[in-house]
Amino acid sequence: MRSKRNERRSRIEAAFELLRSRISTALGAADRERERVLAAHAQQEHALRIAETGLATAERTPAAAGDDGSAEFRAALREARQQRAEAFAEWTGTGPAALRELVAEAAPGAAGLDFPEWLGRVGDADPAAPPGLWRIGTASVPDSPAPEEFPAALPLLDEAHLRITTGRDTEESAEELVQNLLLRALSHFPPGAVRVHVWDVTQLTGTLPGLHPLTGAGLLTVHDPTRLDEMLDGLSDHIRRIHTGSLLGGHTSLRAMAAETGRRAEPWRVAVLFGDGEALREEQQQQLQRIARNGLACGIQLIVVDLSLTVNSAIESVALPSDGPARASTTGPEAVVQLDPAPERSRVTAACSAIAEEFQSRRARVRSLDDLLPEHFWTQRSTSGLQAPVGFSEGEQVDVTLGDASPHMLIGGPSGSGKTNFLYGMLGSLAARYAPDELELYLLDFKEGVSFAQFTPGKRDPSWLPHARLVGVNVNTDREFGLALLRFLSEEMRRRAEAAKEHEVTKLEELRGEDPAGRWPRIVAVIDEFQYLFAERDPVTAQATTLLEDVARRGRSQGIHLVLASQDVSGIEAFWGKPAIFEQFILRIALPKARRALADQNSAAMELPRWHAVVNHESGVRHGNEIARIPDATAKKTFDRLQQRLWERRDPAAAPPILFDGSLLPDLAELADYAQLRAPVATPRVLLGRVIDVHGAAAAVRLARSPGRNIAVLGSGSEDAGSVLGAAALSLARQHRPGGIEFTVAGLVDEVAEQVRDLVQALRAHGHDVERAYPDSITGTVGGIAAGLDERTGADVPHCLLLYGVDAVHGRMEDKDPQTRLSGLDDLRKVLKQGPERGVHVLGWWRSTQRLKNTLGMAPVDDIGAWVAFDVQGQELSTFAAGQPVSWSPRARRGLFFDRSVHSRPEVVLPLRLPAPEAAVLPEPRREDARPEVREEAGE
Ligand SMILES: Nc1ncnc2c1ncn2[C@@H]1O[C@H](COP(=O)(O)OP(=O)(O)OP(=O)(O)O)[C@@H](O)[C@H]1O
Repeated sequence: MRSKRNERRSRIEAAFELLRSRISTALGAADRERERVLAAHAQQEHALRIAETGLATAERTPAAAGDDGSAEFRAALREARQQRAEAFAEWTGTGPAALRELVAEAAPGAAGLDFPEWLGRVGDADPAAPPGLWRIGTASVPDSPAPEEFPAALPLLDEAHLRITTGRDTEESAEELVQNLLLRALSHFPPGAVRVHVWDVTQLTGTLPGLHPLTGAGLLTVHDPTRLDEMLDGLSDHIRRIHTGSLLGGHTSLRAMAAETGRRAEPWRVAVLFGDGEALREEQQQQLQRIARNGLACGIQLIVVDLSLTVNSAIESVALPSDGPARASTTGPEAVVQLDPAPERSRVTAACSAIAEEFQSRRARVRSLDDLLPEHFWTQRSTSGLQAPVGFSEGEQVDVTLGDASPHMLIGGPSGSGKTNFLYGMLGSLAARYAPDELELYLLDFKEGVSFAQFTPGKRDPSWLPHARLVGVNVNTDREFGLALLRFLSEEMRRRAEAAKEHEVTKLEELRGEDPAGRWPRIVAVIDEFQYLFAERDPVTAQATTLLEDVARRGRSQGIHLVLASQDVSGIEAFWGKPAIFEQFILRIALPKARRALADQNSAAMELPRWHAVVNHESGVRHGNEIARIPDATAKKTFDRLQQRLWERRDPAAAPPILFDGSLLPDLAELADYAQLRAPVATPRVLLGRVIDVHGAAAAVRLARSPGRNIAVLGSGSEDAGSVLGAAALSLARQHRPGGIEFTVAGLVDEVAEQVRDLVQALRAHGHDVERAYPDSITGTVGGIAAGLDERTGADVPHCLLLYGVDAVHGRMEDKDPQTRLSGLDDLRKVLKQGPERGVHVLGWWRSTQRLKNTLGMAPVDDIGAWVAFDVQGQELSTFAAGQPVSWSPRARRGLFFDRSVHSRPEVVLPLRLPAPEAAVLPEPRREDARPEVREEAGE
């Protein structure tokens, strides 16, 4: 029993013991925990102090961070060091070195190197690729484990504005910082690329004194402290002008545009405003904010000192407090910045003088065409428009822009004022910048003379302008050529619009984006003395007006730009009456004394000195005027040299431009349509002349075996008639193998003897049988052919009857055969009527319409399916043109051509020069040269 009790007791005691020991353990732990917490707290307090003081300071002067000699302080310091080491581990290893490398790369030359390395030298860096950073000094992070120095730099020009704030005694540092940055920018680029405006609320002069040598050259403008408005207005004007004139279509900033085009179109304008910490007037502040918002895209850079500037656009800042080190937004609050010291004043002045002198000497130099040319040719893309300098203002290039905002150009200037010269300079400047795949030129000059012939290959100079696709000279009497060009442009617009539609876009610019592999050059069509187009009250003028309106209105979006020039006020006035057209000509060029090329109230052209022009991208209103000195581009050899360089760069497979010279007759042998004829063919094409179009196409008739396929030439002159009949016969000869066609050639008037002899010789040289007929044998010959018609099966060899001067034998042919009671004329009528479907065709010359009617007698005029008429008035021809009225005043060496099977209206043709008989046989076209589909006759 007792033992049982003892056992319980010892169990209880043990339990109590356990309990006590547990309690004591627990209590001890709590004590220790309390102590630990107290120690940790002390360490945290220390850590907080150390953090507040800065680790670097705490290390240097521990007392300042509350060092009480305790273990806790030491631990806190240790932990802070460790954390710092961890935090900076990556930075310490690579940070400063990487930054040095970055700045070296992003701030090359004067943007980043030390002053002695560049100060005093004039810059030559390309403004199209400005530096990303500009150095201001040296930075370090004092709190880093082993503080190392690295360059401090800021993004500026185009990238960000700069705000500097000063303390009580740091204004001077601010001015040095500004001066250093300006020196870097001014010295980096060629003089003129950076313009500086300074406004200082506290003083009129004396700010940035080292830069003052720039003032005389206009590179530095110091604004009156009381006239901030003027400076702000000036900057706002620049922004507006750059938006309307310089920024091409899709581009929203000069920087982006320069990146695409390879050329900076405008200088940077750096506006430095020194304030005094006081707020500006409300309107001024708002205008400043607006400039800050929109300026960077237009090359306008603000540097404000002690002024507030709060906008969403990029702003960097540098703080220069009086009681501590400088800090910059780019390097952050942890880094302190040691600003670069200013170079010696004398060196600053000398450097600025050098820049100013170089700028002035460049500006004063008489500029040549070469000064308009870029360093590298053919680097610009025409996606959003065309832009090229045409002259100089104060040494700066003045550009013209053909794009969405200013699609077409009107040039006015009296004779001798330099219009042709202006066009040469502009075309040269464009052609040097844009490759022929980016720009095509169509050039038409209504003036007498050969001004654009330079662009085509000549006897002495085989070079040509690779961009030129078509050149028309001496076209003053061939207004139809103007129509042909406009029609071609209109057709091209339609083609482009359709291609755009297929890609589900509407504009050329978008089409080029959707179809990057396609060839979609911009087209510039120049028409010099365009008023000729509207010279008469006739259908040509009416059509020209309609077409011009169409091209002017829709060309904008399809990359087709018109450049119209006129010396004649009336030409331009004719235009004023057509506002729908005129309004599209937003870009105006006025040469000295040009009247009405600008807006009514704008008389700037009247005061222009010689060889200058007003360039105006705002429909000629006064505030859009830019006055440019135009270099001489027509002096001997000037353009030749440029053309030679461009020509050498051309694609070897490129063809020269088509030349239409109204003073010359084209050669049959040089006509592409003739060279491409081949034998045998089912239905031959008979070439009669050349139509007035932009392809240099032949006027041709298909000689099918069907009724009416006879051809008449009408007119009094044998030369033109002989040309048409000869070209017809030679083209038939080329389309038949020897023996595949029979010719009968009848010279019925004396004056054609030579032509007939040459033709017969040429036809025989082709290997064809030629029978000849004479005035005394013609009746028999025609009678024989008429009689033979009945036997023809339709599969026989075709027979071509060439009659030179049918009417001369009219009398003889009227004689009737006593037996048959039929005359030679009756036989001829039968041949005309029944021949064609049996392969017998008459190609004849009559000396007037009446004489042709006499031959036909009661036979229908339909038997003459096609005709060419020279020196015949329009009204006489309407019978042969399906009865419709024909408006035509005959002119020398031009015929009117009508083929009733394809034409709705007659068209103008030029007779051709025939080859000498020994040269009449051309080689067969190579298969690959032949066009797959023979062009249809040019008809309407
Ligand atoms: N910017 C210039 N600098 C020097 N000479 C020039 C300049 N522009 C034109 N000239 C010269 O002036 C003359 C007339 O120029 P241009 O032929 O261009 O005038 P235009 O207005 O086309 O005259 P027109 O209509 O009578 O042909 C030419 O001999 C030309 O070399």
